Amino acid sequence: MTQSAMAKPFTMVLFGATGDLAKRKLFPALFSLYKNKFLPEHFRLIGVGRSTRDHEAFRQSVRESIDSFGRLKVADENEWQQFIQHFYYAVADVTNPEGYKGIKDLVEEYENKYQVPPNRLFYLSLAPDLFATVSTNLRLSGLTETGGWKRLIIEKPIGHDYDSAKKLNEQIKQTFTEQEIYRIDHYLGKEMVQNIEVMRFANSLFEPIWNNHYIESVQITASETVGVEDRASYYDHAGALRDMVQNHMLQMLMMVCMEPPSRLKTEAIHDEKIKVLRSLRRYTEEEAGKYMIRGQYVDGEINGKPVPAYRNEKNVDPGSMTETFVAGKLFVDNLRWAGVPFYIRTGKRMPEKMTQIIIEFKEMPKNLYFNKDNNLGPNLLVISIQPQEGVNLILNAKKPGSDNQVMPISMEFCNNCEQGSPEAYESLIYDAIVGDQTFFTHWEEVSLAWKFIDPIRRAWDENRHPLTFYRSGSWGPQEAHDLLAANGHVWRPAIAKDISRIVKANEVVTR
Ligand SMILES: NC(=O)C1=CN([C@@H]2O[C@H](COP(=O)(O)OP(=O)(O)OC[C@H]3O[C@@H](n4cnc5c(N)ncnc54)[C@H](OP(=O)(O)O)[C@@H]3O)[C@@H](O)[C@H]2O)C=CC1
Ligand SMILES: O=C1O[C@H](COP(=O)(O)O)[C@@H](O)[C@H](O)[C@H]1O
Repeated sequence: MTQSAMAKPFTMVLFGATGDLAKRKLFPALFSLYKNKFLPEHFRLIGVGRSTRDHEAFRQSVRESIDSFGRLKVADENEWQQFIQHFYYAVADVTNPEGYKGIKDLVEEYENKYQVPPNRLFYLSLAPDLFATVSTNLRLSGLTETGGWKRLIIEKPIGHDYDSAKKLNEQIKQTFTEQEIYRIDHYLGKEMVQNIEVMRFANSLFEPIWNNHYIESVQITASETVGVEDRASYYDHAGALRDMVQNHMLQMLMMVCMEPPSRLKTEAIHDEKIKVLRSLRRYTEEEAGKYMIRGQYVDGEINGKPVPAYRNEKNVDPGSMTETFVAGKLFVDNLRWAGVPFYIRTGKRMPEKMTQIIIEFKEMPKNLYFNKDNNLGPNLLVISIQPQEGVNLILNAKKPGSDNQVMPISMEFCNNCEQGSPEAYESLIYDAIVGDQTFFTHWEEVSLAWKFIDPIRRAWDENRHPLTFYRSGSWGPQEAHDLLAANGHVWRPAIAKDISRIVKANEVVTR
């Protein structure tokens, strides 16, 4: 995110402006962008919802959201007034074409008043089953007939399988072109996910060894301590496979595996990411049982507090077979990656909130040197996405004062220790305003991801492979450990506090 691509005047129509995402993420992100001077002098935001409120009440709700959730708080009343004067509200039911008239009036009033170009950004922070209706109604209302640019931001999930995603895409494409559709995967807005590309392609140290000659395995973990919270109506139908793997986990995999793009341009980067998904080995329903593990949390403790089993959570079917945990062993069958297992795992109610990618390098021939105490560990490159952001390189070094005894050391870079980094939504909203699609998901990524997911989903829906259970506060079911043990590997625990946790195999195995 750089101010060099300075934003031009625009109008954002935010559908779902009274909802949870707007409150927790979007308004705080817009305020941070404003404070850091990433927004142009002229812009208007028109919030849309069914709830009745006037402009003032809407502005007050924006203030409350920033006070509660903002990374940057309101410190100066004058600055606040300057910011909030750009915000307006329209009551509309998006399923009713009549409702768009009021929105159009507010958009045109602003464009005429300031004689600004009709650049229009439509953000659908709505339930996905409304996406097609809204994009059609935007066209019918004339809002998308503009002499400036028009762009559409949509949130995940994009469909619930390949067929539904394709149908939705075809409906949206009647109004917006691929270059105008910004599909958000908020993991792509995270600083350290974006940093993977820089780390790989700006360091001569890594690129020559970034392949199956030197890399033993890759692990990608996204663990959460929270349970299903109040989202059961969505989650109990989606499950972790659709909720996290189809999008965020595969996006991180693509960033690790892609070939260097021919240019640092959106299209070239998307091309390389798409090629990764084309090479991703697709499992049959039968093979899903060997390579993919699904789990569901039972009761346990998180941070010393008892928490209920998934099946006892509010609005969850007491006999639910929905997975809250997925682990998988994936393979990218191309020349660079053939034979390297990519282990992924994601789950709710795990001991730590943590997203991390660990590249494990092949070991030296062990018996030759420095292995007297059998404590020579592998070199690891640990990319910490969150909550700590940074990179650790784990090496072996001589224990001071010893006779060639080896100890692990960590070289560390912390990205967010000295100052906080921008929230994912700040980067992504800004990119959409300046028309940079690089960190948004291309349709082909969505479609190939579903083609990988669909057979696994079918196998699980038909209960062809067992649902395993894990205690809340644990690192998932035993089967997820067995998946790696079959190749002589172990899940490497979180870096951070104590480096010895990474290298002591006996501790690792128990996690
Ligand atoms: N919340 C989150 O953390 C995340 C959300 N998302 C995605 O973001 C999107 C929004 O989620 P979220 O904010 O949580 O949802 P909420 O249920 O909190 O909000 C839904 C919003 O949609 C509006 N709405 C619903 N139906 C209509 C209608 N017929 N006409 C006009 N407005 C309508 C509601 O307005 P009103 O109440 O006034 O009727 C409300 O503003 C979804 O696609 C979700 O999957 C993605 C990642 C994280
Ligand atoms: O998209 C989603 O992501 C969140 C986790 O996001 P993070 O940025 O907090 O790691 C997850 O809780 C949610 O179920 C899922 O829909």
